[in-house]
Amino acid sequence: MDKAKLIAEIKSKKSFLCVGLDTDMDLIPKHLLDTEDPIFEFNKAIIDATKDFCVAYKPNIAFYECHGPKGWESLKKTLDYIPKDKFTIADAKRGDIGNTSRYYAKTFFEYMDFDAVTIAPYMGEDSITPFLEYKDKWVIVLALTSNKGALDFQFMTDMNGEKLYERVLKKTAKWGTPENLMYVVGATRAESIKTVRKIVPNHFFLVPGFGAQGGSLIDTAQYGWNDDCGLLVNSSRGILYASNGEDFAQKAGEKAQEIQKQMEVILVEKGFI
Ligand SMILES: O=c1ccn([C@@H]2O[C@H](COP(=O)(O)O)[C@@H](O)[C@H]2O)c(=O)[nH]1
Repeated sequence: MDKAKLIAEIKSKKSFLCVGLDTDMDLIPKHLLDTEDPIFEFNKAIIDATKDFCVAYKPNIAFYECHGPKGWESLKKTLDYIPKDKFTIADAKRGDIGNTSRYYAKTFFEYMDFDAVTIAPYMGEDSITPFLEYKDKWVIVLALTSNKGALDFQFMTDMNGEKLYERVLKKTAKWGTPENLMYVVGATRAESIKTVRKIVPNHFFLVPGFGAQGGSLIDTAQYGWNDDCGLLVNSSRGILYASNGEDFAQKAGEKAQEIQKQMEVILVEKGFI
């Protein structure tokens, strides 16, 4: 999906919500465990219940590959089931030497037809560029993550006072464009989103950490907004496990709608719709 289409979808759905499909066999309702493919059955119901309120879906690959070939099959069925007007993100956090990265890109952009894949930038340019060779596909670089461990490396400063995440943003922005490169910026880092937006004014951000991790939607929109909206805000557990009973899909839909309504207010206030 290209950027113009993504922006058009945000306007049409009045939402910049990404639903994270972190489908955990230990958390899904027990009655689904007797079905042939519990992960797919769960995802199907979640997608049906949330598709009117979001613009993107983000399966985290860990929750699928831990089940071996069957997990990959559930993932592929899920991807095929997601409506074609949705932006799809493989949250895989890949990146390796160039010739290996080429095969990761093949996995997520050819074998699986995802729109985007998340990449850890630690191995540098040749680990990222093979993904950028695909037309209308996106790389989403981990810039400033939402977790506690982000403090271990990402805020380290060099002798000029530049933080590592700032260096990552400046350097990687030269390898792609706002048409094929996004950044992961955690909602839990509201005070730093402003700095990130200054360094990369035109790129979209994928923002996890909202909901279960306590990040604020209002702060994210205040500091991360750009003229294209520029935000895909993810919630996984907060939506998926709103209930673990027979009504799980209905409750997930209600939660997604509640978030969409908050986003609609922001989009109207910003004059975007
Ligand atoms: O900095 C990061 C990068 C990725 N994630 C992923 O996003 C979701 C968040 O799930 P919630 O249940 O909404 O907390 C999950 O897949 C993480 O692996 C992140 O949280 N932070």
